[in-house]
Amino acid sequence: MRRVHEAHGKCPFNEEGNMAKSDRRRTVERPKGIFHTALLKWRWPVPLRLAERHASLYQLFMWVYISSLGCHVGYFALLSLQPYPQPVVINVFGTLANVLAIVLHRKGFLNAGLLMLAVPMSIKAALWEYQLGAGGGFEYFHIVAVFFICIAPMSRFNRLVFSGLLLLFYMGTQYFVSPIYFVSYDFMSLASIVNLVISATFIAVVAVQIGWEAEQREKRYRRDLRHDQLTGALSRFALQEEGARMLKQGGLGVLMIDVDHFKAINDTQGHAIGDEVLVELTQRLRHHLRGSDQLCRQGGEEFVALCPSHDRGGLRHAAERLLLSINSRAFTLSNGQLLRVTISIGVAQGGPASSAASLLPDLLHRADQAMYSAKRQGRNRVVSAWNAGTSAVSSTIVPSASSSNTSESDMTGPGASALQLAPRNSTDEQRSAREIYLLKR
Ligand SMILES: Nc1nc2c(ncn2[C@@H]2O[C@H](COP(=O)(O)OP(=O)(O)OP(=O)(O)O)[C@@H](O)[C@H]2O)c(=O)[nH]1
Repeated sequence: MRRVHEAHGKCPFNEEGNMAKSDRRRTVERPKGIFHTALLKWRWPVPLRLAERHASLYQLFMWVYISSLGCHVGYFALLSLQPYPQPVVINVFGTLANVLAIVLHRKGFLNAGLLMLAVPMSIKAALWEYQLGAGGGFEYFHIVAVFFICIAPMSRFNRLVFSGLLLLFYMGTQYFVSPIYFVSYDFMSLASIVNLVISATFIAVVAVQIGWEAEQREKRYRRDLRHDQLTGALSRFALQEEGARMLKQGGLGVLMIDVDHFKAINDTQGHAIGDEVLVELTQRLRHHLRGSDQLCRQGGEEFVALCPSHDRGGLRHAAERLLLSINSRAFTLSNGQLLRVTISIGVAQGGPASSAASLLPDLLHRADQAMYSAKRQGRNRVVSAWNAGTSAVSSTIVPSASSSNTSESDMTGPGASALQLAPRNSTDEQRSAREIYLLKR
């Protein structure tokens, strides 16, 4: 917008704040001029962005490549039966260029690949006409296919000009026919049929391959969508899917887990260490969940454990077990320090429900309220909100840490919530990260 404004030296907006129609037209990204397009360094003929955007076009290119390879190979096989060496040599080069084009295409050099396909094809078609006096039908088919894909993103005018050039090329090759070698009509007919079969077989093979690749890609996308990249826990998207599925099957316990004073870890240790803590936290939580439970990362330092269960007592114990798994043993950081981390957990339970549309958000909301209640009460504890429609706290548990480590058990409890940092093997130098956190504020 600014560019238009500067270029025309006047404000493109009228008094009502609307842009004049002519200016609106100017702001639309227009394809560059024809000479710019034609002379575009190695990138000519510019289909890169188009192919990147559209996977289907990418596949279309691949089809053209493979069918043209079939065409090369087919002619090579047939012409080698003839006594003329030149067409055979041309085909060998054509085949090699085509293989190189496929390799380039698969490596992501789409334009270079296309160029490697189209240029030898055009040369071959022209020589075909010149030497054999036979219409290079297959070559033209591929040239035209590549050509039309390439000019698709251009303006209407440019498309017209380039189509005209292609027509001139074709007419030129027809006009300058002066056959050197003579191939019988029967032979060329047979050659065409064999070529068609070979090309069709190549296309069929590639179609299967492309289908398989698309399936794998789809699986990869889905896996990425369902998993958090940092921790490997299920994503927020998967949380909805899994929650709905579990609720249909029976009762569901929702444990909302939030790391206490996580910001202080980031602020004092850096984000990389914060990430490390999240990863180890996930591993510990997973280790202490049952096989049928699912751990999801809701966002930031907030996790949700979905536990299929009707048993409220059991859920409370599960939450307590998770709490202890985190606060009873310090985290060993990559910078050599030991870090005490605590979490707060809110628990809710409900279901089964045929439709999870309303119950799941309600369970998540109640668990969230309970978790915030745990935060308000001093953190490092479990709070449950069993009754629907209320965020009333029905029970609070503050577990004690493992008695085997006295320095660690000192840290737990309501008075010593949040984090504690300690240099390795030094209990004297222990320092509460919460203190650091409070100082920083
Ligand atoms: N390292 C790291 N930090 C994150 C990530 N996602 C969110 N955070 C940080 O997590 C911190 C969350 O801070 P707060 O929401 O204030 O929560 P808190 O410090 O844990 O405080 P309480 O929850 O009240 O105990 C913010 O500083 C975020 O920048 C992440 O993927 N990696």
